[in-house]
Amino acid sequence: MSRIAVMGAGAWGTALALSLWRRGGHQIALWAHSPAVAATIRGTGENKLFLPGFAVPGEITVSSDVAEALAGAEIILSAMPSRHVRASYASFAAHLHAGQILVSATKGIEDGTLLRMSEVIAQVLAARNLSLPVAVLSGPSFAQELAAGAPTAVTIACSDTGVASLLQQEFGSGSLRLYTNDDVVGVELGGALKNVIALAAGVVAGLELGHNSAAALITRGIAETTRLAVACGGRRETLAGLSGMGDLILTCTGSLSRNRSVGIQLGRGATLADALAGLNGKVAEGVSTAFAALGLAERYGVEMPITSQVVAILKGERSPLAAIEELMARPGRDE
Ligand SMILES: NC(=O)c1ccc[n+]([C@@H]2O[C@H](COP(=O)([O-])OP(=O)(O)OC[C@H]3O[C@@H](n4cnc5c(N)ncnc54)[C@H](O)[C@@H]3O)[C@@H](O)[C@H]2O)c1
Ligand SMILES: O=P(O)(O)OC[C@H](O)CO
Repeated sequence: MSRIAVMGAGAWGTALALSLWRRGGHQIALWAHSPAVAATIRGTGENKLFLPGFAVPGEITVSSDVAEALAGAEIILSAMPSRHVRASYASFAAHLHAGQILVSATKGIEDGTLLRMSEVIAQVLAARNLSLPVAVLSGPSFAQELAAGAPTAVTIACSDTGVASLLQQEFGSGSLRLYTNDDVVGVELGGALKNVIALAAGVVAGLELGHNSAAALITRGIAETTRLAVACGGRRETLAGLSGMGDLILTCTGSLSRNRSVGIQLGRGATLADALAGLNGKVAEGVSTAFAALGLAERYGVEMPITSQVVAILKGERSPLAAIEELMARPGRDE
């Protein structure tokens, strides 16, 4: 029996907590940043704001108190939006100790520093003389479908292969299958960068450009995200896996994707502010990741035409249609 603290009670943290609880054999604590969200889950047995329609059983202890959530935890699985990871781990650090395993399920790249989430976490811990293994969980996984128990497969990445194998066993169940990988860079960047391409796929859908355009975007999207991930030290084959092509296909085609839905609104002519307002507080990581990805692309001298056009649209510098026209007018090249 392991005690697992799931830190972050948005849609994804809540779905992961439910999946681990259903698996059995663990004590699960769920931490919400917001006391109001924690109180609602405890009071109604449901995360009405972020994952409505799924009962959260009383056996999952829910709290907004960090010390309470982390008490006795052997595995700490975090799932908050990327912009909150640094501050969240700064508040967790005093309650962490050697022997624990950290797992990041956040998909994003930090603004400004251009660090991956596992790097942000390691940096926060290092400032406090702490060094714990940090694994990454990523792959094609809509929270609502995992919460419903639909068969889902993801990657669990850690440079320590023993830790990845342990997590594969501790998290795996009849509805959640995990594949291990030691390429943390590739897995983490695959999960973050697909959100940018999903915004572009939404734009194509919002403009009603059809299936040819969508397929072209997914295929050329994996080409440019792979170029960047490889330049950053990831492996090409990782980007062909669940946390690369797998998540790209899901997010570019799935109607549950928040990133794709923001892109659809932009394609239909909405402003970014209006498109984001439609999410009612839910996160579309691709918006900030697009800028960070372009920063990394400039650092490593990697060409990312789709990401560049997404940034131009997000800045309001180019209309969605003009962005697609620019992509089509690029000089011919080999595949
Ligand atoms: N929802 C999914 O289907 C899914 C699946 C896989 C990965 N993810 C990833 O998980 C991460 C979390 O996404 P989500 O869907 O659970 O979020 P969400 O859209 O449900 O929103 C969470 C909300 O809680 C707030 N919040 C959460 N933690 C906070 C903190 N520590 N400090 C301040 N505010 C906080 C956020 O501002 C936001 O309003 C993202 O990186 C996302 O890409 C999501
Ligand atoms: O709803 P999205 O666009 O944030 O995507 C959710 C997950 O990352 C899909 O794997």
